[in-house]
Amino acid sequence: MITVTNVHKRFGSQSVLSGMNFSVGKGNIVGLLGPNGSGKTTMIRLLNGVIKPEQGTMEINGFSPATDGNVIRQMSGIVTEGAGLYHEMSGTDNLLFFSEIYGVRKGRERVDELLKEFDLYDHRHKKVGTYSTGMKKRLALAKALLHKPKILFLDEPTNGLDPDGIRDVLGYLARLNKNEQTTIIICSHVLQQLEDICHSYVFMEEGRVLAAGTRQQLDDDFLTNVMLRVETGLKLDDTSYFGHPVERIGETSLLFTLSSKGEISPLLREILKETWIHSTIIENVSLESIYFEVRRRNNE
Ligand SMILES: Nc1ncnc2c1ncn2[C@@H]1O[C@H](COP(=O)(O)OP(=O)(O)OP(=O)(O)O)[C@@H](O)[C@H]1O
Repeated sequence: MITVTNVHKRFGSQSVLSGMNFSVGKGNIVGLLGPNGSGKTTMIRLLNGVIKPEQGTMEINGFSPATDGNVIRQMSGIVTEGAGLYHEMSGTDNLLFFSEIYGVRKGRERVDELLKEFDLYDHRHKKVGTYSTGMKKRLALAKALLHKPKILFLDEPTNGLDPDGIRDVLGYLARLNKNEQTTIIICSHVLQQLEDICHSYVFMEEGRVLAAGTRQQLDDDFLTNVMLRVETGLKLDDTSYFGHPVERIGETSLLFTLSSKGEISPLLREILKETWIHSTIIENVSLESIYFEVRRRNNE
């Protein structure tokens, strides 16, 4: 549904994207992840047709952002850092104003619906300049959703939010994706937040894709060692057990190094022949640990 092929973008003499390739399936939530300055915002702006690439092609539902920007913007919503809200106007007036620009039918109904959905209805008459960061973020999301877009581009949607605010926004996005099958591309450099909601990930660095795939694919490709902590009564008299390196990290706590998840069950069965197991946990399965492994290999 969205494909990006060999896209290059430069600003003046600075090359910002140098051969971006990735695709996003319809109805998926994709995390575009990378350090500051890696080109995430630039990629979003290219996809939204606001700027054009020097080289490469992009396709969204059969349209090209470079030539059919207006069509793309009708089918998509975008939330960027600035959000483009009018601080001197109330929440309601901001949304009414944009609903007219977007030609939203039954604009007032839609505005009220979104204000309620984003918990802003009680504050609808206050000037946006007096809103908290969280309220502004939620209003920016509401604005992007006025015309019920099929695709949503979000640039750091949780920046500046407290834990409750982050949970609310991510929860809303997950519901939106589930109920409306909205395709969502989220740029972020906060990996932990995206673990639960993305179907797949694109890891970027310096304007290139270092790795991309679903969590399962990334685990298979980059999780070479599984660090398994086991709470057990097992006595050790060696630095390996059942062929796996192991180290004692507590009175009843052992840390096994396995080469794949497939080795977990046989190991646990072996231990259970001898003694009890109370719990097991894979220590290095966070998205962050995969990200660091991707970057480590790239720098090798
Ligand atoms: N309009 C522009 N003119 C000149 N340089 C730009 C422009 N937009 C972006 N850049 C440069 O392109 C590089 C990538 O910026 P971009 O905002 O795409 O990165 P990012 O991954 O979104 O970073 P961040 O996580 O900090 O938002 C940066 O070095 C930035 O200074």
